[in-house]
Amino acid sequence: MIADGDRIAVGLSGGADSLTMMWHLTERLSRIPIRYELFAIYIDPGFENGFSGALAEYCAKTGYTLRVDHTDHGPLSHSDHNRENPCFLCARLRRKRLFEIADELGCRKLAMGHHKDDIIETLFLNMCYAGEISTMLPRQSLFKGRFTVIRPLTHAGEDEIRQFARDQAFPEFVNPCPSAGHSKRQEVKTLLKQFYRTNPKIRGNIFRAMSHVRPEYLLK
Ligand SMILES: Nc1ncnc2c1ncn2[C@@H]1O[C@H](COP(=O)(O)OP(=O)(O)OP(=O)(O)O)[C@@H](O)[C@H]1O
Repeated sequence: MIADGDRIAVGLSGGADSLTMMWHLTERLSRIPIRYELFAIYIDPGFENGFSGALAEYCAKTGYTLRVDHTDHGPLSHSDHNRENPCFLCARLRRKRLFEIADELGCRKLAMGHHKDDIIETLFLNMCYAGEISTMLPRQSLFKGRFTVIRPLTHAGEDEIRQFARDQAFPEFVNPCPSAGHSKRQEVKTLLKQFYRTNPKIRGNIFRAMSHVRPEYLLK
C-alpha cells in the first residue's frame, strides 16, 4: 500500500476516521524502516459556520502539513441548480479537487479514511442504487495508473475507530452540512445495524463474502 519515498495526499475531513488515519500514518513513521511524506488536504465545502480555521490550528499544533481548499461545493450541491442528490454531487466535486490538489503537490497516492463499515455499506448502496455488485478497494489504481487511492483503515471497524478517537481525545469538528446524517448511506447504515443485532456474525460474514465471490453462482 505504501512504499519508500511516497508522497501521500491524505483526505482529512476533520471526522474521527480521517483523524485516526492521519494519526496512524504519522505514528508508524517513527518505527518502520521506510520514509514517506504526508500532505493533509481539507476541501472546505463552503458552508457558514465551517471549521477550517479550527482544523488548521489543530494541524499546526500537531505538526501535520495541511492544505485547505475553500470551495462552494456545499451550497452549490444544495441549490436549485443541482438536480442530483446533493451528497452525490458534493462528493464528486470533492474527489475531483482532491485529485487536482494531490497532483499539484506531486502526490501519486491519495489516502482516504474509509473503513470496514463504509466498504460494507458501499456494497449495499451499489447493489440498491447502481444495480451492481461492487465496493471500494483497499488499494485502487485510477487514471491509467497515474494515481492510487489507498484506504489504510479497510480492516478497522467504525466502532473501534470511534473508541480510538475518544481515547486520543481528538477534537470534534461539527459538520455544518444540512444533509449530514440524512444520506442514503445513513439509511443503509441504520438498516445494517438492525440486521447485525439479529446475529453478531453477519457483519464479519458480509465483509468476508466480498473476497469470497463465486461467479459461477451469479446470474450471467
Ligand atoms: N471535506 C473533505 N476534505 C478532504 N477529505 C475528505 C473530505 N470529506 C471526506 N474526505 C475523505 O473521504 C473519506 C470518507 O468520507 P466520509 O464522507 O465518509 O467522511 P466523514 O464521515 O465526513 O469523515 P471521516 O471519514 O474522517 O470520519 C474521509 O475519511 C476523508 O479521507
